[in-house]
Amino acid sequence: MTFWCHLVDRHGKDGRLHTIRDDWPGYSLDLFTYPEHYTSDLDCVLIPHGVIMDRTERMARNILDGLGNQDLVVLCVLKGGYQFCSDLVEHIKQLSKNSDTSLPMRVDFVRLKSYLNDQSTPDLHVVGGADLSVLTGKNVLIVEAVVSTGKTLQAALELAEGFRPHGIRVAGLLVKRVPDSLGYRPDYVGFEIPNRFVVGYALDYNEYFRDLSHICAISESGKQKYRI
Ligand SMILES: O=P(O)(O)OC[C@H]1O[C@H](OP(=O)(O)OP(=O)(O)O)[C@H](O)[C@@H]1O
Ligand code: HPA
Repeated sequence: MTFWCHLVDRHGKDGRLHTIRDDWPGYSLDLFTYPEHYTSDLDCVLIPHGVIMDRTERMARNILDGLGNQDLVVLCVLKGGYQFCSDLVEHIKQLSKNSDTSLPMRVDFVRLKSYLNDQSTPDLHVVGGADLSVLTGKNVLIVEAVVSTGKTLQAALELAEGFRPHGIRVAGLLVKRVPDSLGYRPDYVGFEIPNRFVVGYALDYNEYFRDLSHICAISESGKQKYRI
């Protein structure tokens, strides 16, 4: 089996990093629209929705270029990955429709949960039954919204490997620069971001903020308000 997700590989399959620096203050919230119920829960917009969409389209292009016309099973890591996966799959579909290659693609899901408040916990659950026999012998693209410590990605990789796929690649929209990283770097990375807790575009803080379109940095008062 080919194992494409390298430990401590600084560059993914799509080359250069797309780094948001630690001193980037983000965009003022006033520049964009966002749900009024989150006023004062957010510090700034780190990545506006339109930029996420444009970057996702380019990631789809890079993924397609690396595939040839092999069948693909997309494995979405829920819940945080649902929006990115949906947009990525849509872009892959559109791009393959507009090219000569016809790509048979299936989509499956696994739910992995470990966060409480803004902290990773050792309690990593696979929620629900995960019969992923569809992965056997196939090329698999694991789609994850954010890689922070990398524990969730490691668990997803182990789970997928158990079904003996032909090969695995990983697309991660965000990779966070954290001191406690296991060192996993997806083959396809959207943005490398500072070590701040981000919400929106399906990323949550205790299930809040999934209904926010932009990727934003949560404020301290937002953390306090929704803390469990
Ligand atoms: O790299 P890690 O430190 O493991 O963190 C990344 C994971 O954390 C979040 O999941 P969470 O446990 O919050 O579950 P959710 O996706 O259902 O919100 C996020 O959606 C990633 O899957
Ligand atoms: O910044 C984050 N936001 C949401 N979920 C996460 N899981 C790890 N880091 C994050």
